[in-house]
Amino acid sequence: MATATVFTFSEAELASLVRIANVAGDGIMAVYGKAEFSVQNKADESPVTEADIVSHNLIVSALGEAFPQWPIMSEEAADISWDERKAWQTYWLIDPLDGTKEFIKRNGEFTVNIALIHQGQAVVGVVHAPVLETCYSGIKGQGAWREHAGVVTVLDISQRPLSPVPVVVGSRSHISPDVQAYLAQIGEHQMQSVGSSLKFCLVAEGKADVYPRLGLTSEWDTAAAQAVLEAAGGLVLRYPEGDALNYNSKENILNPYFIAASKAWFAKNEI
Ligand SMILES: Nc1ncnc2c1ncn2[C@@H]1O[C@H](COP(=O)(O)O)[C@@H](OP(=O)(O)O)[C@H]1O
Ligand SMILES: [Mg+2]
Repeated sequence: MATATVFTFSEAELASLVRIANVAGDGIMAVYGKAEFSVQNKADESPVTEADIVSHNLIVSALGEAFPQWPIMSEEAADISWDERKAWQTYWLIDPLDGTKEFIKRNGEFTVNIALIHQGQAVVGVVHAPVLETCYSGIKGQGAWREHAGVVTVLDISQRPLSPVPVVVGSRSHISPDVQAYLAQIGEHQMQSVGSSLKFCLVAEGKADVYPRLGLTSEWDTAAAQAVLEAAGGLVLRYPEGDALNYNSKENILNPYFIAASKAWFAKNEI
């Protein structure tokens, strides 16, 4: 078992990460703007477009220059043996284009996700939505920010009360029967369907109270946005266990079910 060490990441380093996410976003937008782009199905039947690959290549090359000390795992280069990966203390975990189905539908609800994992925790994250011209970023224990049209807002939901009628965010493309059952349990609520990791960011902004993901995701789908939400004062807990969602603790990269929400949500609702 590794000894826990204090991990520091500066705001200047975060600014450099935000720039990398913006460069990847520009690469994605160049493909988005074309009349047609190529779409292929991966082995698991999930789609991948040329924009996923463009974004992956831009991020990997820029991270390798700016932060050569840490290895990288990306959705588009995930074939790394567990023997090698389990020894990683600190590494980049990226989803170059989360919400590929939304990208193909051209509804703008897709994101570039870059997370730094340290000893199994998502400690730094950037989630950039190029069409929305919005970038969320956070360093756990230091703060979270949202940048839109050059205006930076601090995100802090640590004291935020629940909405009078809870606002729930869920996937636009993957709503499971287990989520339906959870919604039936919580009673009156407003449901908003949104693609990609933007759901965590809406909770981090205080625009939603809870994101129950009782369905499949992979570790790269959640890491960056979990870091942003937790840096903003929210929590991401495994369902139904109630402990923190963590990373790199097993060979399989699928996440367990989880609930992402404000602290006020967990104070009022048992997991
Ligand atoms: N059956 C499944 N197994 C693993 N991951 C799944 C899945 N169904 C959806 N996902 C993940 O959910 C992500 C989309 O999230 P949402 O449904 O909230 O928009 C997808 O990311 P990609 O678009 O990067 O492939 C994909 O990784
Ligand atoms: Mg994804």
